[in-house]
Amino acid sequence: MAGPKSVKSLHAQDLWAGYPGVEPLRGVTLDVVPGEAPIGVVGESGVGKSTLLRALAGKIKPLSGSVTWGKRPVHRIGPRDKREFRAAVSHVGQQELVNNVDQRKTVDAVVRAGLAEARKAGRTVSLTVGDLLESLALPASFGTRQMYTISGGERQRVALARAIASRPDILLLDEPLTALDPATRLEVATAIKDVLETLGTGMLLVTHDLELMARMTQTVHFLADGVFVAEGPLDRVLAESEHPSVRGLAEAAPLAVQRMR
Ligand SMILES: Nc1ncnc2c1ncn2[C@@H]1O[C@H](COP(=O)(O)OP(=O)(O)OP(=O)(O)O)[C@@H](O)[C@H]1O
Repeated sequence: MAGPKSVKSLHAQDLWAGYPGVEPLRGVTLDVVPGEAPIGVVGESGVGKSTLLRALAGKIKPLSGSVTWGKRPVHRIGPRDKREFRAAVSHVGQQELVNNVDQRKTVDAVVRAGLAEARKAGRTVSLTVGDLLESLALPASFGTRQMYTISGGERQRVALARAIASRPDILLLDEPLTALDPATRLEVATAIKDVLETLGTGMLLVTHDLELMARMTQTVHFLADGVFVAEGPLDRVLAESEHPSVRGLAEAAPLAVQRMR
């Protein structure tokens, strides 16, 4: 693991971002810091959570405000340093491995590619493909399967294995475990949390699964109307915020989450 001095944080400052004719983010400020407790972003569907992760990962450019990695604006990182950035800041989107990966490849080849990219970026990589798969509750023998033969939940775990392969400083996770049954989801969530704690990786999680959010994060930011309207531990936000979007979510929250309040 890199020493704390060389590890850079991600910082969004008064970030406005979106697409032609749609501006879901209208002034978001947020830090994702390696080594700090995992954080989450919660909010109604379509409010801009995935857009925030895309902007943090440098995949879309701010309309105004900034996203910086260390001191550098992320959208201005040139091709030479892009590799380093991609290995340090891993983004697992909702459609990961469906759109961007040849489905005839084996699981082993996909995860190995993650390890190779990390090495090229100059990162120290000590994990094997087998270690990574096992840490996500997949048997090492799973490596020989071709991508098109595996289930949605298995695919999500392979995406995570590839993302963790580079021992990233920061992991941006967008609905990473939706396709898993509740027991496996819990097992994999615990495994990810353990791995990230060991590596000192900072995590930003987006999920509608509030039980998972409560288990994985210490602080959540509630996004509504383009800005964060409440911040704190999920149980406290749900219990105390008077914002109508938070109240709506709190009332619809599953019993298990309501009991945490
Ligand atoms: N590629 C795109 N082009 C144009 N508009 C988009 C694009 N992606 C998302 N949007 C729009 O931007 C807004 C925010 O979308 P985003 O996916 O960030 O929301 P979200 O909070 O992650 O939603 P969900 O919880 O449903 O996944 C929505 O109105 C969406 O329709």
